Amino acid sequence: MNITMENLYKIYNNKKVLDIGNLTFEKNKIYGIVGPNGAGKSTLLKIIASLEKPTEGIILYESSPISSENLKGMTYVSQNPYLLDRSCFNNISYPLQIRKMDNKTIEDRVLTIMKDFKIEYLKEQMATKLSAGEGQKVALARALVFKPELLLLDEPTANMDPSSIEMVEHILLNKIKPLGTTIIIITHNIGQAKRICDEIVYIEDGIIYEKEENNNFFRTDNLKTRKFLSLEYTDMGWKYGNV
Ligand SMILES: Nc1ncnc2c1ncn2[C@@H]1O[C@H](COP(=O)(O)OP(=O)(O)OP(=O)(O)O)[C@@H](O)[C@H]1O
Repeated sequence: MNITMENLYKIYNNKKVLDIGNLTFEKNKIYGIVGPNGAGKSTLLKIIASLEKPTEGIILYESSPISSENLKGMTYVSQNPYLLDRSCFNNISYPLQIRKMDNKTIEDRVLTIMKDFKIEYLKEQMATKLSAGEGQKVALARALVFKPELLLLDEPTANMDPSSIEMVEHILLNKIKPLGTTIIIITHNIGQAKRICDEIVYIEDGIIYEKEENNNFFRTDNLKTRKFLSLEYTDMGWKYGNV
């Protein structure tokens, strides 16, 4: 799903926390959103997810305003995902149940995605009794099981161990992106942005200072982005401070 935003801003308590002139996201790409705490990243994602309204401005999905059809094709996973007080199997099958798929298809798809995320052992466990990392995996599996056209992820691997992070990155790159999905991912893990994103957006004080193709992003001349990344230029070329 292609997304376009024009002259859009959001005010909270008399403060402009997001101010966008022009921003587009295209299908079949993974976008990273990076920037300091309080920069406006989650606000941007919530506006795209239609969970928050902009104070002013335009946001279009495939050139049209939000519709129930657009909403059906998108999914948003928050920093602290809300899971239903049911088994993990039930949580993950929920998006398929509300789309009225038949039981056999539901079971096949849920078991396949649980296998992808290596969480088959959680099938019967109550989703409200999980560790933080397990909860993120179940929430991601629930988001991916219906093959969304637009996938909005707010720090999806923040609580995961290194091999789980690698597994999730593999799933996004090799199983979800090839479906033509637009993936927008907020991350504080700059190495993750470098590994999986086609383009990276740098946001600070609600303003987008940079939206660049991955390699170019790490060769930026923008002083704010460079400071954030702790980029240094050495005789060997660019050195990534915290990548
Ligand atoms: N519902 C709200 N009411 C009032 N202010 C809000 C609300 N949500 C966010 N803000 C403010 O808007 C600004 C942007 O917040 P946002 O959550 O978008 O930042 P962020 O870049 O996602 O930060 P982090 O990296 O810490 O998650 C912050 O100053 C925050 O305090």
